[in-house]
Amino acid sequence: MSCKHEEETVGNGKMPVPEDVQEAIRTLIRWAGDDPTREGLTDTPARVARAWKEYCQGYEEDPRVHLSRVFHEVGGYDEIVLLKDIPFQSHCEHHMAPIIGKAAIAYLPTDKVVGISKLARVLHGYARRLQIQERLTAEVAQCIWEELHPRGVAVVIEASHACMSARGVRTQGVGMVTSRVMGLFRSDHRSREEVLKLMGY
Ligand SMILES: Nc1nc2c(ncn2[C@@H]2O[C@H](COP(=O)(O)OP(=O)(O)OP(=O)(O)O)[C@@H](O)[C@H]2O)c(=O)[nH]1
Ligand SMILES: [Zn+2]
Repeated sequence: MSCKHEEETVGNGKMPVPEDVQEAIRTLIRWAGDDPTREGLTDTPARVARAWKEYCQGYEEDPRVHLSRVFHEVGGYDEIVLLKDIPFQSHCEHHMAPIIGKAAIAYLPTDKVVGISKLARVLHGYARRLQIQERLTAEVAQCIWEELHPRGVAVVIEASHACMSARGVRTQGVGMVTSRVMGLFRSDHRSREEVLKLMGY
């Protein structure tokens, strides 16, 4: 016979959580003012720990691998490839609070393109870490630049930070916009304007 508690913690295929990690979360619950031994909270440390493993799954991967499969048969296509309104979630490294937003990722191919889903995979690979938005933006752009050797890369991220809305200054509805443009999108004004216009900026 198994009780709810056992189902949540052992033998059900869920990732085991080391005791010291659970204890750290119990300490935080105590410090927040609650009792980690009360019934509703007994499984919470393991759940929170697993949730954080999931939020931070990016540490388990090298996002560059997503760009290793390229297509050379592009029929002479050498114009902008843009993926926009890609929703993502991250966590800020200052408060470990959610960063929720969308990204637009564009590149100007040379002789090869990647499957479009791969650009979103690269974004998530860097987003699922403790981040600041500026670094996230730069890392996504740099990854595409180094792996695809395109003529240009542009990444624009617009996101809201729960550390600003749910705590601290408690200001809702603020969007932070960051961009990183490289290659032709940086050196050529018309290319830059074209890509930003396609992105809706
Ligand atoms: N530049 C940047 N700042 C961020 C990001 N995420 C959170 N922050 C800010 O990081 C700053 C940390 O400032 P601190 O003064 O050390 O922390 P704090 O006392 O909690 O600051 P408040 O949020 O103003 O209460 C805050 O201003 C946050 O708004 C991000 O992605 N980029
Ligand atoms: Zn924060």
